[in-house]
Amino acid sequence: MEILLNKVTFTYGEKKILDEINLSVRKQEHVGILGSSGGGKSTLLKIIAGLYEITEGTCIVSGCQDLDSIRKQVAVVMQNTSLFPMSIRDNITCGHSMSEERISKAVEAAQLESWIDSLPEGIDSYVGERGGKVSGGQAQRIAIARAIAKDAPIILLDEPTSALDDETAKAVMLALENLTKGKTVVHVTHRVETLWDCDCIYDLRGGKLYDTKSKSSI
Ligand SMILES: Nc1ncnc2c1ncn2[C@@H]1O[C@H](COP(=O)(O)OP(=O)(O)OP(=O)(O)O)[C@@H](O)[C@H]1O
Repeated sequence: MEILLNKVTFTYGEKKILDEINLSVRKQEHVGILGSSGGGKSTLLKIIAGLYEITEGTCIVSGCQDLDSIRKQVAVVMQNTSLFPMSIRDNITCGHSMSEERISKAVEAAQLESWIDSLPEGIDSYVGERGGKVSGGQAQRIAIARAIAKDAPIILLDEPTSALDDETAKAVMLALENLTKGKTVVHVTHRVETLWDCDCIYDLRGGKLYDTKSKSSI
């Protein structure tokens, strides 16, 4: 199993958000997790991303249990990406040294090429404070390019298109398809229609995770 959660419980202070969650995800499997707002979807994703220490249970990601090692195995695309006040290039590489070829491939797969080519300073253009000089769709595609360039085996998605209009969401979906191909994916959302390419879908309710068996049963 690439991701294995065994009786994972998580509390913020006194408030129990996740209650003995079990989840197994095989290599290259695409898993969707549906849930209403405030149900703990983002919290669950952050645990799998190695961002939170769990209260009880075990979380094993690519055979690792320590948070630093887990973080190396995953790439995350969230709902609202906050970009660093740096160039597009630095936002993609996050300061890691990478070949030009690797960066160009990520730019192309994230559907950013024609926009970047139209900028006077190209990939070295500054994105502004908190990404203020780029649109929401461009910011999401930069985040996707960052995830592609990282080339982690596990991709974690948290409503990556929900803040975008339909037209922009379509372009971002193409970029997401390129990102997730051949990878292990966990995608959390409250919209079942965004989980069309998942092998299976779970339902997160009242801190518990339920197997929905098939997409048609939702
Ligand atoms: N850092 C935090 N400290 C305390 N409580 C938090 C924190 N982050 C989230 N919560 C609470 O935990 C619960 C679950 O939040 P979470 O963001 O995981 O839900 P979600 O299902 O992703 O919601 P949404 O779809 O609205 O993003 C909510 O009640 C939220 O208010």
